[in-house]
Formats: sequence, structure tokens, C-alpha cells
Amino acid sequence: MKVAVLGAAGGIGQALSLLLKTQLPAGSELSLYDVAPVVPGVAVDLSHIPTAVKVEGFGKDDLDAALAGADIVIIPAGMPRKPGMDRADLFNVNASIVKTLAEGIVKNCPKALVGVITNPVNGTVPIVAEVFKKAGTYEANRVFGVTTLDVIRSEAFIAELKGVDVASVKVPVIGGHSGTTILPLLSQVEGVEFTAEEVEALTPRIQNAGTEVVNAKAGGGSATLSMGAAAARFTQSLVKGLQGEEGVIDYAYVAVEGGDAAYFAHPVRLGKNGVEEILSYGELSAFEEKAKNDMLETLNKDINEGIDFING
Ligand SMILES: NC(=O)C1=CN([C@@H]2O[C@H](COP(=O)(O)OP(=O)(O)OC[C@H]3O[C@@H](n4cnc5c(N)ncnc54)[C@H](O)[C@@H]3O)[C@@H](O)[C@H]2O)C=CC1
Ligand SMILES: O=C([O-])CC(=O)C(=O)O
Repeated sequence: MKVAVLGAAGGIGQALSLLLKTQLPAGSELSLYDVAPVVPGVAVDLSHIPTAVKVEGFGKDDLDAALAGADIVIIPAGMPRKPGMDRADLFNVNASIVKTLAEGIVKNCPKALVGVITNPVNGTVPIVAEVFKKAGTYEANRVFGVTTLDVIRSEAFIAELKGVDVASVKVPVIGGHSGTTILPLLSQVEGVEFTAEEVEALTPRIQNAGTEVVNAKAGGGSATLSMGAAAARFTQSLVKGLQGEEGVIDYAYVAVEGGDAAYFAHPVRLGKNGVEEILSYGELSAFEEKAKNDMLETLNKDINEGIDFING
């Protein structure tokens, strides 16, 4: 199993790479790519951890070698937010980074499963898909926006609020990955009940949790450690699916035929080809149904911005 991390020297990239070095199956290869000159050092540093995962670092001009034969590519390359910015404000800088990296994937590992972390996820995932479509290598089941951070935050906040074991909390989160497009389905959380006031307070807390971190870091970036943990968890789901494990279900922002929008975070069943099945997110409460309908204009605008960046 070869896993490539693009943007591996950054805040998320380093946290994720550390977790993958310690968690990937024995015999895996971990390929670290970044334009920052520190990346070979990150690889040397990680290589001193005694696990059976081989780590190699690749600098700016070595994207082809970093990607050659990769089974999974995770992309946290690009600029993070500062206080006062929306994720959409990152589009101009990050769109071209993601486009370049997607072109590298077309050339070197067109069958890889690709997880996009770079913001704004609502628009960067369509960029990857459009690059693949242009090259004739697109398979919708292989491209994912990583929304796991919304899921793990929901788990953490609910366990804290309700005083329950966090390991027992499961929260579906659908939609996109910015502000009101993030929709936790609190009505479906088993074993806990929420009052209407709690739903009205907790939903925006989850939607604005990224901004909570951005403000707390006071100009020093956005979530990196929790995102590293989230990305490692999602990567493990992809790995389990590729290894043929049955019943691997996770949440991700994926292309959906005839869905609420062209891309929408759903529960998905993962397997050897990535998404084996897009699962229904089930019944929504009246509050959730309204929140879903209200988000669609923003989500569609974000999606079209990504599509137009490649085709416009
Ligand atoms: N999907 C999600 O839930 C989340 C997404 N993010 C996003 O992830 C991205 C990365 O965030 P951080 O790691 O905090 O930023 P960072 O600035 O710490 O790291 C970004 C890395 O990307 C590298 N990079 C820039 N251009 C590149 C290129 N063309 N090829 C390869 N590497 C390149 C930089 O050299 C740097 O090492 C941001 O866009 C951020 O908004 C952050 C948190 C959560
Ligand atoms: O808020 C940001 O800019 C980073 C992010 O996507 C998150 O933490 O959910």
C-alpha cells in the first residue's frame, strides 16, 4: 500500500504523516511531498520511528516520483485561513495548487483514491474531478472531500455536553465543509436526546468550529492537529476498503447523481474501488430539512466556482 501526502510539511501534513507512520499496515510506503524545502527532513525525522512503514520525502520538483504507483493520495497542500477570512477567500490561491497536484495524479497514479483536505473543500473537490474528466481518467468513486473533522468535532462536543463516553457517540454530518453547508444530523444520534434549544446552539457551534480554532490561533493558522487526526481516521477507512474489509462506512463529500447537489457529504460504503455505495442519510427533522434546503444556494455556488475554474 502506497500512501502519498501532498503538502506533507505543513501543519496538517506533519500531524497526518506522523499518525500514518504509526498506523498504516506493515509494509506500507508513505510518500511525503511538499514545495517547502524542509520536507526531506520531515521524512528523515519520521523514519526514525520504529514501525514497518517506509517513509520517503520528495521536494518541489519530484511530484512524479512522489506519486508514482500511489494507491491513496491525501491533499492538505495550500493556504490556511487567518481571522476574518472565510474558507471561500482561500479559493484564488488554493485552486491552482490543487489543479497542479490533480494533474500530477492523472500522470502518475490515475487509479488512486484521492482525499482532498485543501479549502475551500466545496470547490476544490470539483476542481480535482474536472481535471480528471478533462484527462479522461475520472471515476467519481475515487474522489473524496475529507469532512471527517466535522464528524469528530460533533462527537467531541456531544460527549462533552451530554457527559457520555465519546467512543459511543456516532454523528452523521452531511452537506459540504463551510459554515451553514455543514449539517450535523443531531436527530439521528443514538442514545442521547437534545432539546430544541440545544439543537439551535450545537448546530452552529459545529458549523463554526473551524473559525473557533482560527480565532484561538490568532493568525497562526487553522486546525492542524484535530485535522491530522481526522485525516488519519479517514485514510484508515480508505485503507480498510482497499484491503477488502467488509462493512466499512464513513462520511465524505462525494459526487452524487440526482442528489441534493452535484457534490454532497453522505455516508458511503468503501471498498476496493473507493465508494462502493452512496448510502442514504435517512430521515431529517424539520430543523435539519430547512437547514439543508437553506444551504443549497451557497453550496451550489461553491461547486460551480470549482467547475468554472477548470472549464470557464
Ligand atoms: N478539510 C478540512 O476539514 C480542513 C482543511 N484545512 C485546509 O488544509 C490546508 C492546509 O492547512 P495547514 O496544513 O494548516 O497549512 P500549512 O500552511 O501549515 O501547510 C500547507 C502546506 O502546503 C504546502 N504547499 C503549498 N503549495 C504546495 C504545492 N503546490 N504542492 C505541495 N505542497 C504545497 C506548503 O509548503 C505547506 O507546507 C488549508 O487550505 C486549510 O484551509 C484545514 C483544516 C481542516
Ligand atoms: O476553518 C478552517 O479554515 C479550517 C477548516 O476547514 C476547519 O477547521 O474546519
